[in-house]
Amino acid sequence: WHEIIMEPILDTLTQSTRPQRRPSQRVIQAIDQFCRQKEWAMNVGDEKGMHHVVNPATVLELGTYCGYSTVRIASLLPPTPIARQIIAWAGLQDKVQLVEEASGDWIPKMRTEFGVETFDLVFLDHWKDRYLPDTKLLEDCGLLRKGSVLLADNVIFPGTPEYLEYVRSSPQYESQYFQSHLEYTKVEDGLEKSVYLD
Ligand SMILES: O=c1[nH]cnc2c(O)c(F)c(-c3ccc(F)cc3)c(-c3ccc(F)cc3)c12
Ligand SMILES: [Mg+2]
Repeated sequence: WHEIIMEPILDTLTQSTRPQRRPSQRVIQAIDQFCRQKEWAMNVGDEKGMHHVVNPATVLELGTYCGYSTVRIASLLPPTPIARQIIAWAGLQDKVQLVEEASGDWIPKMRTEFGVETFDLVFLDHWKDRYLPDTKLLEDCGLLRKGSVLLADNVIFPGTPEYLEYVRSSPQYESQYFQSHLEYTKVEDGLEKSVYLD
């Protein structure tokens, strides 16, 4: 019954609005107009609305119905990070899980939160002083397997001496340096590829 009621709401939307690339009230206004003038539907509506909350970041909605309040609430959320928009623009949003938290906090939660067993590849390109502690954390959390590849950027410039010393001296890694240049410059830099031998 619900799907039958909701179909005309979707139809009126696709006929009267375009897909919105930015958060916009146009979809909500169109649904409210349809439900006021054509067919009542059990949306929270524009009078009760969603005016009583400000700047939520993490939201649980129980009962989505046609998505009306989902749209109202989601338009209150902080703007989508540029990285997420670029990943979506490349059509890869279904393959990427973007985590906006400190690596040291999330590596121990990878298995429970995302069901990760082990990583085949870890690309280290964040804060240089986190390369070594995060590598040890990955080892301690059992997130590396025989053959896992660590690929580290900026090992020469700005440079990660402690990390380089570790992966090059540890019997647990087979390490190789690929000399190159700092992106778009003539300054020397390179990538260190380290295979975990377990
Ligand atoms: O921080 C980074 N993470 C990952 N990759 C980086 C990278 O590939 C870089 F080329 C640089 C870089 C190096 C030289 C420079 F002049 C400007 C930026 C940085 C970097 C270093 C120090 C900062 F204060 C800010 C940015 C990074
Ligand atoms: Mg880099």
